[in-house]
Amino acid sequence: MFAHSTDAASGPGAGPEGPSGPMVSVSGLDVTFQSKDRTVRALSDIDLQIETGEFISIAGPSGCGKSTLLRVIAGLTRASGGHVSLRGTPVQGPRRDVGFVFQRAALLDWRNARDNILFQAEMRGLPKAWARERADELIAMTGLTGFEKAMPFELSGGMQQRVSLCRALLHRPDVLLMDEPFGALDALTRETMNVELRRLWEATGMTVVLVTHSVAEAVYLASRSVVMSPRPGRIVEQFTIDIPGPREYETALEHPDFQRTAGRIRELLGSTSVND
Ligand SMILES: Nc1ncnc2c1ncn2[C@@H]1O[C@H](COP(=O)(O)OP(=O)(O)OP(=O)(O)O)[C@@H](O)[C@H]1O
Repeated sequence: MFAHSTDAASGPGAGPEGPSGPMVSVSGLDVTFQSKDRTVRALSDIDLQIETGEFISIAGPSGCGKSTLLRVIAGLTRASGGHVSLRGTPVQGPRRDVGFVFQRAALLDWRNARDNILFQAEMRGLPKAWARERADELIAMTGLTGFEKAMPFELSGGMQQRVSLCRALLHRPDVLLMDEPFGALDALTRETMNVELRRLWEATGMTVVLVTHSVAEAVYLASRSVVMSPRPGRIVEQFTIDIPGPREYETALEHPDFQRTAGRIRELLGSTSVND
């Protein structure tokens, strides 16, 4: 289980105090993919301001551009129009100040859990001693203690995602971007991971943007939930989720705000492509 730790968002790699503006600013964003025989307009006129410490969930029909939005924020996909900035600086290429967790953990088969986490430090040329200390801190926070030397094939799907989360957080990114991170897990493990991620966020106050197909996950985890239209994706509605923390899973799901918001999101999505 993810342990509480108040210093996880601070320390040697953390940025200065906090930006004066939003942590992430997206305005008038358009993304069109052009290939030889096809033009796909993925995103249209997206405006989204994300403050430091917010937990934003993004829900929307399949193919509406959710992953594209995350990739543009990370600088992995170029905007066709509009502006995106992170901590006040324009995103013009891959950003080092984000952490990314994908649906598949994508661990290196030949490295144990700890060495997979440390791979992030090697890629970035971070000081070895600092990285080892940080990795151990994250291993403890995510309940991986005792599994440091386990190889990926020896880890359950949930544990592999914990390793992937540790790897994404190693360099103390300003923003954690998560693209359907629990989509491949069974329902029970997914619920456990939800509870643990929520605790981690409550303890650290990190800024998170999570793409999910699960309405329950979108509402339980987030402080604000963004709903997108079918492609080209636009933001159709946003919900501030006022269920107070710490959120116990069952209590939160029965909370009138949860039920109201989840019901409205389901209505907006109006689609069987949403898991729950
Ligand atoms: N690199 C690319 N080149 C061409 N088209 C792309 C590229 N990346 C995404 N697309 C197209 O852009 C649209 C949006 O894709 P994206 O993966 O962002 O949607 P999504 O909402 O994350 O989908 P899903 O929920 O199914 O994962 C899709 O039609 C997809 O085919």
